[in-house]
Amino acid sequence: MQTLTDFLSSNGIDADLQQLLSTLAECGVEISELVRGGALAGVLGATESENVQGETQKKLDVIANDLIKAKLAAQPLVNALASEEEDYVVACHSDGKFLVSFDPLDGSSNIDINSLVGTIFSVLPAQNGIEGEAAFMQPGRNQLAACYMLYGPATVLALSTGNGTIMFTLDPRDGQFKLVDEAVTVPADTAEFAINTSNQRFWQPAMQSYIADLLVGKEGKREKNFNMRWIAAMVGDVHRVLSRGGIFMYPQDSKNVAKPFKLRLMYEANPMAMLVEQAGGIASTGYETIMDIQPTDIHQRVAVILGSANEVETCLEYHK
Ligand SMILES: O=P(O)(O)OC[C@H]1O[C@](O)(COP(=O)(O)O)[C@@H](O)[C@@H]1O
Ligand SMILES: [Mg+2]
Ligand SMILES: [Mg+2]
Repeated sequence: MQTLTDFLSSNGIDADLQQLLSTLAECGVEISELVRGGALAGVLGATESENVQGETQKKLDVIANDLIKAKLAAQPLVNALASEEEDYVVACHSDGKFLVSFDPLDGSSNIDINSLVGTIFSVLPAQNGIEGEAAFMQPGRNQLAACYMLYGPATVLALSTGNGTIMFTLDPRDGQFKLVDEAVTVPADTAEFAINTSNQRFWQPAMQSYIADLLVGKEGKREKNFNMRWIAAMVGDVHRVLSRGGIFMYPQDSKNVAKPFKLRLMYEANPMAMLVEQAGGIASTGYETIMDIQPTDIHQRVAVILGSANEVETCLEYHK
């Protein structure tokens, strides 16, 4: 079976990007081991601190962040990094050619219940003469690579370098990621949706009507029944969408007027949008294609509607 390293070297990917992606994969292997250890590895529970977004940091959020930060800082190709758990951009090597944004641990509320969590990476090109946060202010369209590792019953790595979406599984026998799908395809149609319905009363009218029509099923204008899933880890929900199709939504809500959106553009929405688009799906906010958004802040949040092309298009109709 082809390893990640073999795949990267035989598919015309820039040699430096290959090296960076191998470093990201190494991070995934190490975090995967910590996740597997659970309480025995001392990684469960919360810390005393909050991140810049006012969220209590779990121990594993901090451990995963420190591990990735150390590995990336030691990689001369990395110019700077931005993380969910870092208030500011961290400068690394001024002549490095890559900017890396990451969510060290996605699905933090799942850690202590032994449910799905993952790590998400987005790689942008460094910009000559532009430093700090300003360098990261590029639309997702500029991403050189997007990748996540999902720590589930198997550890899985999904990757796109702009030429389709590819899936690997970690082989526990030799610690290598092995190719399992070289052309991930999201079916255009689906009968499965994912949204946190506890926020229903806070959604905007467009999302209210769209979900109401899904719930009426066969008896309503959609004339078919829909199933629902919610993993509470975007990485798990997107993995399901890449595996069998579906529509995943985290729309705008008015629960907390100071925070109308939940998911972060730079290290959640953009990389997932690239992986989904490269597999034939669509990723939008409802009003704008995610990867076309011009960022203004590394921790900026956006609405996310992604997945099976025809179903996302149907949902977007409600937003017109
Ligand atoms: O708490 P909710 O509303 O179920 O939200 C779940 C969403 O929040 C997130 O967990 C946010 O990510 P973090 O765990 O990295 O903060 C997403 O992965 C997930 O889709
Ligand atoms: Mg996250
Ligand atoms: Mg996180």
